[in-house]
Amino acid sequence: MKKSPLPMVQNTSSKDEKRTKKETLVKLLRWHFGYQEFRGKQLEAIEAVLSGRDCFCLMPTGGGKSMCYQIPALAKHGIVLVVSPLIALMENQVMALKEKGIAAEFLSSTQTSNVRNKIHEDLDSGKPSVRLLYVTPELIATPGFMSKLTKIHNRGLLSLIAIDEAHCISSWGHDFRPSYRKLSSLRNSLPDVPVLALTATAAPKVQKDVIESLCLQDPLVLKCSFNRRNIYYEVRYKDLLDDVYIDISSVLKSCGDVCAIVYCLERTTCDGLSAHLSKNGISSAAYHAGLNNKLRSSVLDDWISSKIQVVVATGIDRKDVRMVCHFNIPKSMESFYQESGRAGRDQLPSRSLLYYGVDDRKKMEFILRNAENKKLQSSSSEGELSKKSLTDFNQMIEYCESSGCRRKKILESFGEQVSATLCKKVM
Ligand SMILES: Nc1ncnc2c1ncn2[C@@H]1O[C@H](COP(=O)(O)OP(=O)(O)OP(=O)(O)O)[C@@H](O)[C@H]1O
Repeated sequence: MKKSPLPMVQNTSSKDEKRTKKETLVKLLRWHFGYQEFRGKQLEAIEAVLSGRDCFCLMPTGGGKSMCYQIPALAKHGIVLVVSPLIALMENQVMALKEKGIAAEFLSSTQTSNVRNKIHEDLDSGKPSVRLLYVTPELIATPGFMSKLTKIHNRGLLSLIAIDEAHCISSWGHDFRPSYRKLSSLRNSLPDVPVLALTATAAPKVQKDVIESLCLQDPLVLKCSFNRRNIYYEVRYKDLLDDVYIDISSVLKSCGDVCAIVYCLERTTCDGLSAHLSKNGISSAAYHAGLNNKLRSSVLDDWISSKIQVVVATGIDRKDVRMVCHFNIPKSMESFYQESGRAGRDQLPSRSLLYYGVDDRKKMEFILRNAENKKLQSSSSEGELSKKSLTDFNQMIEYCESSGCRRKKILESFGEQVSATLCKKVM
């Protein structure tokens, strides 16, 4: 259903006008998305970019980062360009926006040339109808697309550049993507378009690196608490269990017919564990890069449509995941936080369960040391990075081995001050 447009926001400064501006933004939120109020720092981020200021926004997984650029796209004339690292993420968001009657498109190599041509025609038309355009960092790096963006900008039609998953730009981030480094060209070619960088990665080094790499100018830095209140964190010790397979099966059964992800270090473990769960009457499937495309997408479809309860995976996402289980220890708190954070993105009570065992610990140490030795031979900066990997892993071991509140451990590892009252059980 197409909705009629609501009033656009003007650049203003007096108090009354500021109130009106806030009211207009809340109206847009209610009208298009059906939510009553902005969450956390959403409004501050939106107001900053609408006033033309750069903004660096750190919000936990499921915090509502996308709203920070979706509302500006509805509040101002022109196009919001969203840079996103994964085609699947872009597809999902564009589909959800289109269902709400919001003109959004993505450009990727997976589209037919017919679809791509139509989007390009719209962009070249001088009066584009698209409000949110999602692209990959690789596309930004092509000279043809950059000159297209410059033309759009010269017509006064580029209102904001949003860099989603901005930690991908930083070699200190857990998910580094070299093509993200090239995004600095955006600031050079389009110096006066505000840039909004968004991430759920809280490490201070990443923050500094992102701000410098994107050449953000006097950005408003917004940082929300990384506490995921609705997730209960637990560690079980593999070496103290009679049979870890029986344990994980009974945990999953006791949760009822809910949606869950189990992360494993290796594909073979995914396959073996999934077979074991299925044998125990839990509908599950393995999902990893070793499967052919057809099988992968049919597993994903079955899981999204709840035909399968559990995916045993190396990387996957859905909003109503009730339980994330790590069958092997992750390599860092950062990875653990990101993956366990896939639970409860709908804010409902959820659970993170990590199985920790000395053999897994040794295996991961071996992998990281091997990587360190290789990188030490190549260059000194890479050597520094791999030393960081071992330090990060030690933090993860501490999380598993220490007693006390796990939530507190997670937040403190991101430099957050935590009061003792925070440590409450949710399930
Ligand atoms: N103000 C709000 N009120 C209620 N729900 C909201 C609000 N803003 C966003 N949401 C909802 O919260 C959920 C998470 O939002 P979103 O996907 O943008 O999170 P995110 O920060 O990008 O998370 P992730 O890092 O995990 O991708 C979505 O279902 C979104 O519609």
